[in-house]
Amino acid sequence: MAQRTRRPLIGVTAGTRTMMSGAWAGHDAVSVNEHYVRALREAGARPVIIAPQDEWSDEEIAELDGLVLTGGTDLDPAAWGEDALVTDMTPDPERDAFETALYRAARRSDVPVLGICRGLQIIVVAEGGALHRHLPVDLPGHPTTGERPTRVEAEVEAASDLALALGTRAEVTAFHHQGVRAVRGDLRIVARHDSGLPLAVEAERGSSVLGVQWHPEIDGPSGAALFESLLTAIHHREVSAPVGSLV
Ligand SMILES: NCCCC(=O)O
Repeated sequence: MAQRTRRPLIGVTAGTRTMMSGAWAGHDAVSVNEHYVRALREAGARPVIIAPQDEWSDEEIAELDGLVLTGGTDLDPAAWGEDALVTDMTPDPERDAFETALYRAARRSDVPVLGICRGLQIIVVAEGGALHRHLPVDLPGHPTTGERPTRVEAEVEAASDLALALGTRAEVTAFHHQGVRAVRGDLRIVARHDSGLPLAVEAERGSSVLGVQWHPEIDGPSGAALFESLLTAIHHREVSAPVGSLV
């Protein structure tokens, strides 16, 4: 079999941030935390940033080898039929719609997906699930409040791809106050916190989908293992695809 001559091309979703100072104060910037880019590069991938203001066709998304849905602002609760709360971070409906569409297109083309924090939540809601809007009220035993990064223990399902990368127990860095309440579609919960909150999901069928409620891009070796597992999923997809079926 021919060896790959280029790094896998991985789409990385960006958000929009209003610049607060300087000559362009008040203008919006496309924004993505550099940790994602560095983590993917270190895993051997070629990250390409996808801006919410852009439009990618299904054919263009199918050209990606993988997709990372990054962390960021809260999802608008209207997406699962609830009202907004005063505790919500500033919503970004354009980004919600853009990432949901990207995720669905990636699934249609069997492009492996890694969802991180907000990215996990996009996956869950895109599949018809629902979120807790504010964990300090909905699940007071859960330690993350969204105010600062917090170390939490994740209990990982032994029979999961996540356990192959992390083992069955991992300490991870989380930073969220929305959280998974109900999972639908072909997702299954593969990690939880002691509070009962789901911390990771995988897809049961089709291409690789992993969503984690924490931030592997700042979690050192255990985080690097998750980006490497995305590369492994990409490799498996390539070697199992009929010749000529991948773009
Ligand atoms: N919605 C807040 C979660 C934080 C994050 O995704 O980085």
